[in-house]
Amino acid sequence: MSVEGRILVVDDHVDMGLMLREPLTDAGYVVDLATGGEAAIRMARAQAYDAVLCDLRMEGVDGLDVLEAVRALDSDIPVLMMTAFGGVESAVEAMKRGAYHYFTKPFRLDEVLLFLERALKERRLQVENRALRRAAAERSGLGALVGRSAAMRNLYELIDRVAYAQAAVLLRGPSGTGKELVARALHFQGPRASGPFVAVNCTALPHDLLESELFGHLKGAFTGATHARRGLFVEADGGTLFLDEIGDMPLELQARLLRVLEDGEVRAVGADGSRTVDVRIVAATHQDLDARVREGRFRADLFYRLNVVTLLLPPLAERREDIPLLVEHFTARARARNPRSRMQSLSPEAVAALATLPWPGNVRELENLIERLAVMVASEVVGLEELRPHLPPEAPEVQPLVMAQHALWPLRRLEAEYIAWMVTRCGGNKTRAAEVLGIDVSTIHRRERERG
Ligand SMILES: Nc1ncnc2c1ncn2[C@@H]1O[C@H](COP(=O)(O)OP(=O)(O)OP(=O)(O)O)[C@@H](O)[C@H]1O
Repeated sequence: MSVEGRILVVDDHVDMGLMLREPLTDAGYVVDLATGGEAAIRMARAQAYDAVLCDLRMEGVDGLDVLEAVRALDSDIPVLMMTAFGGVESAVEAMKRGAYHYFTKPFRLDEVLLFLERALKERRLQVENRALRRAAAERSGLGALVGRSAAMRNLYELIDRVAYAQAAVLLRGPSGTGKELVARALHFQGPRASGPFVAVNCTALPHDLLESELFGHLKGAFTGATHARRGLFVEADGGTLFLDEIGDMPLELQARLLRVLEDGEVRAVGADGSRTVDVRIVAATHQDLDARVREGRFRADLFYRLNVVTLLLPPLAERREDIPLLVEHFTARARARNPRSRMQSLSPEAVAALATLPWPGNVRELENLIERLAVMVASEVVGLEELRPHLPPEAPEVQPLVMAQHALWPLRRLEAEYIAWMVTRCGGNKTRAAEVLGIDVSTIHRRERERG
């Protein structure tokens, strides 16, 4: 009996793929065919596969390239190679680079089925293991990401896929969207969970200090270096180094970072020799790194190296449906931190009002607001009237009438009404209304159509 799974079969000869498809489908697998390595990599990026069966020798992007790309996405995906007679050397190379098994052509189908089934069973165990680790990480309060919107669910799935890979990860998204939390989740859900998680903000230190902070220095390496320092790369050995605001890293340090990523070796300031470290890099930025590359302020080679796996964190205004859940989460947290607070919850009207604000500071801004309410408000249930004085000054005025009368409307309807009200308030100028609300003008058009 076979284990169910979705398999990607890669061969630049269509007939070979077709020949494999039937028996694999009969055995209960869902099979996708890719003709050539390039198509395979594109498909693996777009769709999660449970296993990949790949020809080794292909024109252009070959089997080893596919292996590398798939393992960069998720190092647990078993990749089984097929090689022509005489291609054993490259098959051995593939095994060294993490292939699960190789078959020499002509191979027996029952052999392929047997190994595939075994690989998938092992993968299923690994997936279960990850789920256990995630549950443990959440219990310990680490990586506790809140949100059930489609955007967040997509993010969780990507975190799951990427946590086990070795490749560097780039987190992109505006300030306060949870990039550090995601970096922690990647660490604590992956195989490095028992190793160190070290975070550094690249803007927090002047250039030379950042250099010795990251790479370490010998005693006397420069004036004032009265003690040797190991540096954060060495401290993060066996774990993850989170480089926040990587866009602001000085060019000279970017070159050094690239070298560490390429050969896994760091050299302390003032040292002759280097030492090997095993560190996974997770970098984050709220800036447009492509633009910084164009301006010559960020190295293109480092960008490509970091950009292999990129996770995009959506602004809070694009996942407003998570706001009620976040309010609940932060209320519980604020209460725990402020035991004397009387606040128990926010009224539905207050939550509905929060769900319509633009939130330029994203989740952090919402979290700070709830914390402020916990300290300042004296009642158990915070209503609209108590909320209003604490809203950020740039926030558009909340229209209490609409909110109070229609608090039982679905959030989407409420949002549409609020948008319509804001458009009127901006004299019919939708671009301006979109700006004030912190949303795209196309969202206004969409909501208008929905509202009819
Ligand atoms: N999805 C989420 N669930 C729960 N808390 C969140 C979530 N996203 C962000 N937070 C909280 O919001 C605050 C800001 O998050 P974090 O520091 O991870 O953001 P960031 O994107 O790294 O910001 P910056 O770019 O300014 O460094 C943190 O206190 C974090 O706990």
